[in-house]
Amino acid sequence: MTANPSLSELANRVTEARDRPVYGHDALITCDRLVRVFTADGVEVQALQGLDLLVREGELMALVGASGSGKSTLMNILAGLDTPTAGAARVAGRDLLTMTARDRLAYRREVVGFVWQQTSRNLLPYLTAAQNVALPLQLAGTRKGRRARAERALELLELLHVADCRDRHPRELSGGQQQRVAIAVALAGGPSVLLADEPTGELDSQTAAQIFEAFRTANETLGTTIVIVTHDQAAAGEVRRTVAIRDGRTSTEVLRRSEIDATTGHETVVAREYAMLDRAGRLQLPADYLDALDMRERVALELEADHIGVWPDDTR
Ligand SMILES: Nc1ncnc2c1ncn2[C@@H]1O[C@H](COP(=O)(O)OP(=O)(O)OP(=O)(O)O)[C@@H](O)[C@H]1O
Repeated sequence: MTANPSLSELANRVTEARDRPVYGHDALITCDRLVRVFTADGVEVQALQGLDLLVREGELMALVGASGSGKSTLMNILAGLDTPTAGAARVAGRDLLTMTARDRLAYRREVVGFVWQQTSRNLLPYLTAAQNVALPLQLAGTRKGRRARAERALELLELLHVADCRDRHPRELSGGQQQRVAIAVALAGGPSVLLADEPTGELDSQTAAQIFEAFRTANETLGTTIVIVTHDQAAAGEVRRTVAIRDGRTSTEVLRRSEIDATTGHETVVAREYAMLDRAGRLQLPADYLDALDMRERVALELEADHIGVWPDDTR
């Protein structure tokens, strides 16, 4: 790039910028500088402070973050239960800011499914497991006939290994069984996206691993895109991509991929942490890195051929 570009260079840049695909054009979920401000007792809380997030179709990913970092706020917006103060949010081509009340209702029925932490919020206590799964099918009206709905409900319960629970009421099921039935309920309407907010919060670690297995099965068999909020670091390790939220913004992400040793044939999962670079070029450096080098207020940058060096301020 030259310091004093000519007129034709400037014109070229404008053309390039115009032809560049818009942010998130190929993503199923796009959050673009998402802001949510709450006002409680005259005090403003900025729960989301310009959050950027892209989730591709068919992904199974986790969101992690400290208490109060904005995870539930984001999930409620993606679920169509809350609206952002500013920014843009699109899911499966629907604009979550401009939807009418009617579109919002259709969105919640057809595009997203949810699994919440409290099992009581997921299942109706007076219906059996099979009836709970058949209900969204009945409401959506896509499967005509009680028998077709009952068959689909049973298929989903079988997929999640809880077919034996079909005639039991939620109170007769263990916490893990309840959550697997809840996943079947959330999948019943054939949503593009399944959102789960702390689905393993009330379960022991072994049962939590089974629930993650159920999410993986749903993702691989039905191709549903799944976003899971979790506090559980071990559970977060069960997915290929974990995005961390800090102070209402996405800060880092861990990507895991399998590597197969050419000689032994053993498969190992290699995890690498990346910092998120927002659209303005802003980077959040991990707090422990900053502490280790006592970096505050400003840093020196150096552009090298294949990396950028970040150095402590040498003028202090
Ligand atoms: N309805 C509300 N009114 C006022 N403040 C709110 C409201 N909902 C959330 N907040 C505030 O917004 C911030 C983010 O909350 P949020 O529930 O999204 O965090 P979280 O990361 O899900 O936390 P946790 O892991 O504890 O559930 C917090 O400071 C919270 O107090």
